[in-house]
Amino acid sequence: MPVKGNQFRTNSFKDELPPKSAAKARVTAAKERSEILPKFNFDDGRIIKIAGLFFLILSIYFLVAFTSYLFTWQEDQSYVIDSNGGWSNLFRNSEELEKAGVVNPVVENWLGKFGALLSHQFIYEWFGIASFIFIAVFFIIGYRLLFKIRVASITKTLAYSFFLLVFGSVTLAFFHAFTSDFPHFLEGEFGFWTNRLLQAQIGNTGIAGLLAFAGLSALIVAYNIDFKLPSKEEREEAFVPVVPDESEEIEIEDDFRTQPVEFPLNRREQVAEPKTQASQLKQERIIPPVELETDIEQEVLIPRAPVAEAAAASLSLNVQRSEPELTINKTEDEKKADDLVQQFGQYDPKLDLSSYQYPTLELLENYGSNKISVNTDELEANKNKIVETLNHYNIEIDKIKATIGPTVTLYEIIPAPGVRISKIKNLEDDIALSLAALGIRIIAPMPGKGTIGIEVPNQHPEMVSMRSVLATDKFQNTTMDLPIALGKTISNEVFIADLAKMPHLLVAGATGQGKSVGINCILASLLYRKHPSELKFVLVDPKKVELTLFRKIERHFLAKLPGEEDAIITDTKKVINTLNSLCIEMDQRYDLLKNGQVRNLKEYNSKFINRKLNPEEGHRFLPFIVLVVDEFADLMMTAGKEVETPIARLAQLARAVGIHLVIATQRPSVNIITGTIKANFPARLAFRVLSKIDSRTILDTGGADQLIGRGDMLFSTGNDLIRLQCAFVDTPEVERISDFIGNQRGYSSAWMLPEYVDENGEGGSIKDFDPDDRDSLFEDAARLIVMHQQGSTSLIQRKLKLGYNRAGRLIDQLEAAGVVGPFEGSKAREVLLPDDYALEQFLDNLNKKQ
Ligand SMILES: Nc1ncnc2c1ncn2[C@@H]1O[C@H](COP(=O)(O)OP(=O)(O)OP(=O)(O)O)[C@@H](O)[C@H]1O
Repeated sequence: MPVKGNQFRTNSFKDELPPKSAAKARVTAAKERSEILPKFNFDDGRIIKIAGLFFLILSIYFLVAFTSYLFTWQEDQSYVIDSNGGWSNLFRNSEELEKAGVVNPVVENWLGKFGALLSHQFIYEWFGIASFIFIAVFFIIGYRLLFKIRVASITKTLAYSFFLLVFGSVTLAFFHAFTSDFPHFLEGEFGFWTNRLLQAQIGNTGIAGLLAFAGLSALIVAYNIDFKLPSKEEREEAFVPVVPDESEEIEIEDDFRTQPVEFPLNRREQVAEPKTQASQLKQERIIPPVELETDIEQEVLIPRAPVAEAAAASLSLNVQRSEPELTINKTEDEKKADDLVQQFGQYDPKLDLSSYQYPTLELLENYGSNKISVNTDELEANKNKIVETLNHYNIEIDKIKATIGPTVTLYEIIPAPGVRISKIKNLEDDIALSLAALGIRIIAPMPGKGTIGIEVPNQHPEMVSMRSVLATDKFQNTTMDLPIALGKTISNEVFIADLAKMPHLLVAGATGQGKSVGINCILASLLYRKHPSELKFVLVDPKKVELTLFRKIERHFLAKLPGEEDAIITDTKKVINTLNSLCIEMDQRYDLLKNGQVRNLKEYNSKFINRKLNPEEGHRFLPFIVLVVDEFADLMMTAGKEVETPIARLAQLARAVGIHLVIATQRPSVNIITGTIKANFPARLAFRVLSKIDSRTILDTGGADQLIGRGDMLFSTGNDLIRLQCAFVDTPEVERISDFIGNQRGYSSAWMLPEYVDENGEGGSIKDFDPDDRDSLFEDAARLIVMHQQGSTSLIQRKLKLGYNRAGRLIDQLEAAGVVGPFEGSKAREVLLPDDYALEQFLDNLNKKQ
């Protein structure tokens, strides 16, 4: 068998190698040579500085040459024109020049012959006086390279300059053509001939139109003049600011995830600027040693239609191949359901409010500049301080890199081999001291990364506006059941969580740290994504001021107890009734799920939509219910066990039936967040708390005490702990959203929770019947109910055209009088009188008693 591959495994020239001593001598000679030669390390940015200097001097040179050209062009004309030699004149002596026809061999330009030729080339032969733009371009580039100060974005400068060059020279040519027929230094030959060409093709009017169009378009591009109709949804791109900052700052546009910046440690190098996807290329040229992570996660959205088409295509393919057909036998009920669906279409829960408009993004404000600005000096200084502090304690670092977030920057350290992690963790306070900053958090080790994280607050934290978060595709296209946009992560990524999956959320934070704003964010996110038929809120607000803003959406999104005036519950007694009523709703829902032979709310609703569940058997479309309790501590103090028991029951059982809890508290002490409650709330959101103990109570670990407030928070889902900057939504914005929804047509009343009869007799229904105190419609209601043999409040409401409260009072009176039986949950009450005759006798007796 022939031998494959490289057969020269052994070194057949081994013997011919020079002896070791000769090799040694060569190495020493090379060393000596390299010591004589100066050492150039081109990686450290010296070349860039030289390039910067070159551009700056070039801009000054051009400025002098061009300015002088404006005064001396006539004198130098004969020297520079092509017919007399042009550039070749530079190398001719005066005799040759005279021979060539040059009248004035000594040029007047302040920069001599070269200056005259250069200006003539740029100004006369090319772009006219628009060529002055080159000076600005060279200056901006040079200044940026030499001083590392960003005057303007380089790409934007190049693009705008190119436009101005062409536009300026053609515009000048256009106007100049009315007075002169020859090329002139005002427009240059480029402008002159372009204008001529256009004149021949589209005439003067055409050119005027074209120039007006180009000019206005440029203004739109530069200043983003908004011509959008108000109803159109604004895309996030519109928020990207056009005017760059004047300061030396790193800018990260809002819709990009920030990439970590790596700091080289061994050499003295400039701090690399952090990169966004967009500016990556541009910056690589300027600062070569930066290493980038390239794992930019991009969500790939697969539209549903193509999937369906693909499925259909594969189906038709199957048919073509004439494979044996699979028929599924359907039960009687399923066939009936299919017939119903064919006849009436699927049940549409949204039909009652089919014209409902979801809130628009215009209702929200755009805070901040939507870009993160971190000073390079700040980055460099923090890095140096971290490295110095660690070095001081003899901790060697291999690498350090930074990821810039809206409020904090994460410095990730890779310690040198052999360094104990606990050693760094113990230096938390020392590092905080050396950086002279609050809110430093050390994560040692970073889960799944093999690094140690140090989070340092930015000097100028960036506000994350709710609008910028809700406008993202990630939120707009989410398929989550109850998406809540919480804010942005440390890498500037929008963070959205699904409340339906959590399934309950515990929120804690000391006063003034952003808890209420956080709750408003949660509520607003849900309002932006859900139809009133799909979601109901039960709002409990013992403080009486926080959630009142949502009062206006009562007939759309709120649920309340029958007979209650206010949908937002502020009274502790009523809270207990409401929680118990929610427990009844939960039990009823479980019964419905059992009867419908499904395991969760989603399956149940989909079965109901497909008309497989009969409403006459008590089945109904079940909206999600989100219970929000602001200031849970207050409730626990006043009601204790009475509140804890139903909350714990709901937390344990309610997830499958679509009831989710969001509970907020200022004081996360153990007697408020008890073990039972805690065990059932795996998702926790912690704003800044006052002590490590509080942080442990809420998160089971420290960290929340080291946050910086103003919406800085930690989100824990059991195993992960993520630092987020909460989005900001202000009270007027919430008011606008509520107004927008509240001003639309809604249901006739809030969504009714099941009646709860307090066994202690308080707050329950009327048990003693007083015939004198009957409602004037009592007899009509009784006749109606006996005629239909159906004891339901909604029947009275509908037929007698009454509000819920009065209808509810009537049914209570009918129950007390013995016309209908007691409340039976989702089923109608039993009617105790069989027919009209019996009823008339009953009413006669009643009237006689009076
Ligand atoms: N996400 C945020 N971004 C920026 N600033 C915020 C943010 N959240 C809150 N703030 C600032 O903090 C202030 C207090 O917030 P908030 O009213 O939500 O605190 P709180 O924790 O609810 O206090 P309390 O418990 O006393 O009601 C706000 O007025 C706002 O100025």
